[in-house]
Amino acid sequence: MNHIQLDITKATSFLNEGAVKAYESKVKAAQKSLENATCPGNDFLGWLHLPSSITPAFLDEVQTVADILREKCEVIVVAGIGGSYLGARAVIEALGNSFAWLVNDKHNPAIVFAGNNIGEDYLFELSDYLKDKRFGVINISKSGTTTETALAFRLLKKQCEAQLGKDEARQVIVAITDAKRGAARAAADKEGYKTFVIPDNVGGRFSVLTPVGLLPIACAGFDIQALVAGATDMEKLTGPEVPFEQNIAAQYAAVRNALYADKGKKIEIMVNYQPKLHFIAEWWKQLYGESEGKEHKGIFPASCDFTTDLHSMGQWIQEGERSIFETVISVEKPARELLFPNDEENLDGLNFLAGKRVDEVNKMAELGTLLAHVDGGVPNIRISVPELNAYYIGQLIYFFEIGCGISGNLLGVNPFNQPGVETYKKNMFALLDKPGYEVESKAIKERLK
Ligand SMILES: O=P(O)(O)OC[C@H]1O[C@](O)(CO)[C@@H](O)[C@@H]1O
Repeated sequence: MNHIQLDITKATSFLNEGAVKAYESKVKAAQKSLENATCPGNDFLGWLHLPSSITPAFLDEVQTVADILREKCEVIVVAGIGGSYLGARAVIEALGNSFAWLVNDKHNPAIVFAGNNIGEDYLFELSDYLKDKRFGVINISKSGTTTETALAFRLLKKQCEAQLGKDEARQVIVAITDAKRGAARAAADKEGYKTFVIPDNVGGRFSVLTPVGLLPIACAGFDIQALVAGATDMEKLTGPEVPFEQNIAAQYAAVRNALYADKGKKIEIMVNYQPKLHFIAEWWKQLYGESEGKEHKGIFPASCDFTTDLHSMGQWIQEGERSIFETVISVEKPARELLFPNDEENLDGLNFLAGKRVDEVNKMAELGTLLAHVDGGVPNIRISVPELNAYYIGQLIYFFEIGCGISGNLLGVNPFNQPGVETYKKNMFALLDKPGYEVESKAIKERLK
């Protein structure tokens, strides 16, 4: 089977000899603790063998619901935040036309996102856009209580009911949430919405291969079977029985931990050369940031879109503090072909590029940047993806998930909780006088006097 490749040679050159190999036994132990569910956070390991456990019947069920929404709606609003948002958006943008919302091909509904911010203008403008549209809503929240999502959903539900009537609205609202708990579950049961369950043992940031990601991706018209097939193949390619040297997820986890622990490389910049991959990096940032950033430890996950950001962040990367390394996602073959034309006048002096594919220029920019940044002291990890299709994106997703599970264990944290994100919520609820927060409200207001 053809698969994504990992090249760490431009990172190991910054490490002492044998530094990656030195992680072999620790990586094996980490993998064993994941397999045997003896690691910290072992009640959140449902993602580990999720791809291979997805049945064709389940994918059919998701596809059937997607087809109903696709038929009834010209716009589908996906409401969710964090892990209940980023995976779907990452895959949809990676696979879609960069101008999908302008092209409006009439075959596929426009997919728009909400519930991932509290911008009043954003929500007003969304509501305004939806005024004359046949729209449906996929409300995604594992806890069912996340403020950003709940707030957006209340607005969307009311608008949908006002435009369609309660009965019709019920046909185009789907909830993806916990089996029993939370306000989203209560509302879905009361209103009779179609629902999908987010398994208890799959945390939000590992949930893209549950209906959380699969339903919006199917609604957008992409092949969820191929996505899951790619993830399933990567599950095999990165299993605990695969030798350390051949296991790309084990190598990735080991090399990033070696760079962090041995060489003080505290920031990993996820780089792409295809704007479509912007949200893959956003998804990856949550995956690694929420998993590893705790106990005052963890690599800070950052991202750049190249060549765009070479003209803004390039200076810092080339010559700023040497605390960074780069992980580049390189797509071998673009889906489309565009040749650079000859121009008789050659006023722009670009005839030396005539007849070349645009991608050839991009690849030389990539190679030139790799050499420049390595010369400048930036270790480089390269992930090469044969093509941007659902199958390879599925591989990439599982590669990063298992890499994260291993890496968090190597770091010595529980990669599957996120206690730190509660602090801002508590303050916000106290400031908003949420019932049940009376003591916190009093205390925070005292502080602000
Ligand atoms: O699906 P939920 O429960 O709305 O949570 C959304 C996101 O919020 C967080 O819980 C952080 O607050 C993330 O871990 C999660 O992905």
